[in-house]
Amino acid sequence: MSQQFSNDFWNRMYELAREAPGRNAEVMHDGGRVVVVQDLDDADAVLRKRLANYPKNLQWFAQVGGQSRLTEDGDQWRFRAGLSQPSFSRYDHDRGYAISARQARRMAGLLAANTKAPLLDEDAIHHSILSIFTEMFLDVELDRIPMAHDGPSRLIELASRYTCIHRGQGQDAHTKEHIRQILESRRQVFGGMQCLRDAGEYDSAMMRRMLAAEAVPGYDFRFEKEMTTLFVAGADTASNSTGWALHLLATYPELQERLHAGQRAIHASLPDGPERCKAILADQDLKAFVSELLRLHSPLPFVTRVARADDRLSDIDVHAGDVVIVSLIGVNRKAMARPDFWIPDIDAAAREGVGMGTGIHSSFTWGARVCGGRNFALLELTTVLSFLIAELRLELSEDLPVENEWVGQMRRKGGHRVRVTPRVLFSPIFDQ
Ligand code: HEM
Repeated sequence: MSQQFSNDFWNRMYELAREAPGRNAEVMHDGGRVVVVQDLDDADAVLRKRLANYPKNLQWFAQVGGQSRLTEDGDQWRFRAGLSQPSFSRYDHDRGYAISARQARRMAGLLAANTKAPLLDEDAIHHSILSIFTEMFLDVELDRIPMAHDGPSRLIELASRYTCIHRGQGQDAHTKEHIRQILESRRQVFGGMQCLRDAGEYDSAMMRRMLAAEAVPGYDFRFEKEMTTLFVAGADTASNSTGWALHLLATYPELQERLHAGQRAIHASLPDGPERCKAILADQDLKAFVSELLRLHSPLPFVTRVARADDRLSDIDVHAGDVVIVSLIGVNRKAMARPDFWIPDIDAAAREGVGMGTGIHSSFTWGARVCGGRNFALLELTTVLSFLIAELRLELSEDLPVENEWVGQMRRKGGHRVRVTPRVLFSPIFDQ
């Protein structure tokens, strides 16, 4: 039976980034060759300069989770990207802040509701972050869509078993139970989304473009498939990043206090609105923290491609058909000169800036397939973290080693052992 890309495989990717960051490697998996790219210039070749030789490697994943702009290449990709990218690129910045701030306040209230709970309530984080996405891009409140908010995440988790499989392999990776779960999950998610077809009730520019696209011959476009992937790309990423951020803050109390002092000063001195938003986004400590967060705990730390033809990278030959994994944590060249690569250091990150080889740059990839929501993600994540840092105190409930789990994104296995309490001195959130 084909061996799936399991957590053991992903743990090996982390080990490579620890043992020899910046250096490429070759691993065998299930009889196939996998080239792991950690050299920044080689990553640039795969992701940008020689993009045509390195298409996505997600056809099995697409069969389960659905074809979308994340899985397709060439004309099929361009067609799909044209439906959502106008909304992701040209959004109202002030509205994006206002929606993110409102949901952040709600999230802070929910997280602090049970001060004894030993596990971070990631469900509450996900609900609030997906609410930002649906309000911002679909003009609809999440709870009006008759579907479990984590339904799309579960479907993608079922598909994630097929993330990197070599072409022509994986046919025997299905089990009857797995297929049953996939079909049931698709039924629930795609069924729940049907309401969005009702243009009288749910009207947004992105939905209008998608519904019209279903009639265009040659693309086999179905909005439910695209939207499922976009829900996960646009919300689970920011939601997982928020969870990892709270874990980092709980793990490094001095860092937490420094960031809290800065955010508290901003929130106390400026009324909520565009001025406060400007101050939050300009805050160098918070910006450096976001960069460190994404460098150490990117929700998508490895992206997968397949080589079309033989190629030569700096120190390794690539053969046609090889799976090529770009390790976005292994390419962060700038931090490699530090005494300890694995500890967040916001002063060092501020000195290193935001260019190639830093966490805030590489975790979204670059080139034509750069994250379509990068600018919005940074606005949203920075705003949400600002409110949570100003309002909450985070402590580790248990100091356990971190184990990662691949569910189409990287999340903390067993959840974050973080206890949340409201800060007593400053709590306007709960008055609003
Ligand atoms: C912390 C938050 C986020 C991170 C770290 C992140 C990271 C990434 C990465 C690494 C990719 C490339 C995947 C690959 O090439 O295989 C990607 C693609 C994408 N992301 Fe994000 N993302 C985030 C948030 C968002 C948000 C908020 C949106 C939408 C509002 C979004 C929309 C997309 C889209 C549409 C693509 C596909 C781009 C294409 O190939 O056409 N992402 N993201």
